[in-house]
Amino acid sequence: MSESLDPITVPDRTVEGFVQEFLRELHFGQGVDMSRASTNDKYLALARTVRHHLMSRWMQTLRHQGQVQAKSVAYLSAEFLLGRQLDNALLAADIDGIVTEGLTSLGIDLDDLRQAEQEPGLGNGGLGRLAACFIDSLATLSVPSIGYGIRYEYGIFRQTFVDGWQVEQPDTWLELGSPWEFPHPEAAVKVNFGGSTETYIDDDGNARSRWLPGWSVIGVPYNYMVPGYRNGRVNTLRLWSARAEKSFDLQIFNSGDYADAVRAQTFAENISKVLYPEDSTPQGKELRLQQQYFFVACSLADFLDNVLPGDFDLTKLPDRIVFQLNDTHPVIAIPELMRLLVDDRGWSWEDAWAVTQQVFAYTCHTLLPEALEVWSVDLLGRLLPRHLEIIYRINDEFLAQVRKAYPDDELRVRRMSIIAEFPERAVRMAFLATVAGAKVNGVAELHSQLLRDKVLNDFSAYFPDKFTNVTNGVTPRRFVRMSNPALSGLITEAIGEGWVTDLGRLRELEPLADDAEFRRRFAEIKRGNKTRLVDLLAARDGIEISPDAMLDVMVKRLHEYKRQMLKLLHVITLYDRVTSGELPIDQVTPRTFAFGAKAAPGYKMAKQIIGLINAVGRTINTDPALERRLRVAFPANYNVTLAETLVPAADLSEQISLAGKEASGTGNMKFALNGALTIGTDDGANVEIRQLVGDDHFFLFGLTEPEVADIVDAGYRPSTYYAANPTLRRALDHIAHGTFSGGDQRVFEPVVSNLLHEDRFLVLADFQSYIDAQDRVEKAYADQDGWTRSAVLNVARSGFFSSDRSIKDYLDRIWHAEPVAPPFV
Ligand SMILES: [N-]=[N+]=N[C@]1([C@H](N)O)O[C@H](CO)[C@@H](O)[C@H](O)[C@H]1O
Repeated sequence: MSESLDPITVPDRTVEGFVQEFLRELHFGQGVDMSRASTNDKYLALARTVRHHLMSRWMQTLRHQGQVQAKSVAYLSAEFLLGRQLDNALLAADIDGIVTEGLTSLGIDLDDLRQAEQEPGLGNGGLGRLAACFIDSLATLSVPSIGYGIRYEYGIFRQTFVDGWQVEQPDTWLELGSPWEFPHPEAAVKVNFGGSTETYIDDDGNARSRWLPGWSVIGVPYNYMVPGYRNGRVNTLRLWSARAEKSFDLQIFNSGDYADAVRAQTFAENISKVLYPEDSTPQGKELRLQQQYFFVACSLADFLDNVLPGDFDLTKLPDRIVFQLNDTHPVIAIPELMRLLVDDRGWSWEDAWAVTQQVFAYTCHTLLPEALEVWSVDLLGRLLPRHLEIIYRINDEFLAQVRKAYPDDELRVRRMSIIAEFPERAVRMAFLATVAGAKVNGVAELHSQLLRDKVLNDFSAYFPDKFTNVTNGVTPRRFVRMSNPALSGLITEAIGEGWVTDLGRLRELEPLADDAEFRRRFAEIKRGNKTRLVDLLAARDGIEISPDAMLDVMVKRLHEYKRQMLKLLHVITLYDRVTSGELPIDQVTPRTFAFGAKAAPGYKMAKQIIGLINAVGRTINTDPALERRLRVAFPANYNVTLAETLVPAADLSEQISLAGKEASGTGNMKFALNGALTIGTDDGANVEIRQLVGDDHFFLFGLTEPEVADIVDAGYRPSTYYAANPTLRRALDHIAHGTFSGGDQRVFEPVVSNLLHEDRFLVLADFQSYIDAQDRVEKAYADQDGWTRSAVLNVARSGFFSSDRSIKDYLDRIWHAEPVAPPFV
């Protein structure tokens, strides 16, 4: 059927039009009428109605893309931490006004329906959320692009606290329906695993190798709309779900072995069953490698077979696509493309390698050696024998070149080999990505420098032009416009609404920092956001805090390098100062310490620290001597949705990782953009935040990365800091002596002894500098108007941290692709 016969209708953008559409969806979509509709029925009907307003743009974007065949970006990521979709769709479609009015006319509160949406927690933390911000910016900048990932049946676990201890519950996000996805079983892809390889002579007499797979599964794509901000473009996010080729074996069933009849299905489904809940601590499990290869194989096959026109000349692939590898998780795509070109399409190795080297780019997100994935050759050889062969050949040819460049330097050759020999023979995925990728980037200036100087220094010496930096960013649509409507209103009133897609324009707010009335309204909005948080925490978690206290926030995954323990030692020090009588309670600045943090279920120390934070919180929150001036709030299950209320309410943003450990951080950017001041080390993107907002508006403390390196090289002995600093000693002794555990000295002993005897992330070494910085915070906060002025300047000077700017940097430095004007506006 020709396109002209398939006119794409755009729904009527009026209140009446919306109400009609909504009721139609309720009746014909949900099969209920208003009198019997549940909140979930109404939410699902609303979601589908809102989809209609984006559908025509989506289809025209796809058509247009098919016509222009412009160079595109495929963002390969094992994680996409999308957050709730409803409000983002309302914002992008610019219909939040008519929807609110329409629902009100039906006696429905939009906020009730908002709460019905389950957040798709398809990611662990920063890396997953960055991917979500990036696809939002790609669409808003009108860049032809597609996100490829995994549709986990269960996302990041739901965190609950039992007696203060983390207990994980499965994330049943699909349970009540998933209105934002479109399954396309007809575009399913078969993915092979296992088996062996064999060599043979092809028709031209060349010796070739081919894969004889052992088993296979089917990948079913689920498409999600990725709407640009009111620009007519809707890109696609394609998430793959695994199922068995033969989901049910009737013969086996008829033989009475019912369980066996569905064994294949259960086995296959496991591949996309659940997200691995580790952030920066990969476990190297076989199922994880199956997941990585599964979505990569589906995505490459989909792009080459379904997205590209049938007659596309693949030697021109570099002009048509760049596959951005989000960390090492999708790096198996490199040997997969070689296999598709050499084995399936009969190309020569040289021609295939020439193309492969141009179409991949790799983003590294960490500095922790243990976070750089390696796969044992045993496991790879068993699961993907042909890919291992291809990796061996890539490595052999690479090392031959290295030997040419550095004759008689076998140590360097061994250091640079993609195959590690120790502690076991394993493939270093970051090295494979660096050898094959056209570009390698870090995610903040300091991080990229440390990649060049330390983590990948041999490679930056060998490939000097390959290394670059793209500092992370966050989407201003979700993290300012949507989650902080009051501040957005004030900004738009002051400088117009262009900032939503051109965040650098926040600079125009700078003069208003000196405008008392503007400051008054800014402070009023911050207090309003605090009140919103107070109400949410009371309803959601039964936590009581005051909107009049300073809100000091530390929300991020629980990891020792992020140093939640340093924050806790400050809380305990304040507690000790008051309870010891050193500091009269009425001289204490009312402060709420808000924490949000999930620990990987297998990360014992992280779970201990969560237990300790809750124990300290319980003691402080129930101690009458503190007169509720100090409060600890640790709502469970920190996620994107909670962040959307927490971040706009914050006064102080805790970014206190050990210098040289946090690649970038992105929470730090969200807080600065919402008018919180940062207390932080010179680590990751903190350095660039401080440089832009100014030293007067940032509380810097702690050792720098070079100082850390010197102390560690010289041999760090944490106990000497304990011995030398009575304040530190008192704080640690409180934990050791059971102040927060009813006198039980064993329960948190591992935390204390780790700090005293190992303290890998120099908590004790940075303690005093941190406490001094916190005293500066207290003094600064006493001058509320001065604080507000700094907060305004933080907002005005943080426009750089838009993910739109990051994407422009990727386009200029790595992708060499252009935005394409949307098909229609
Ligand atoms: N994996 N990983 N890496 C991280 C985060 N943990 O997800 O990626 C984030 C996104 O690049 C960074 O901001 C953060 O510093 C880094 O630790």
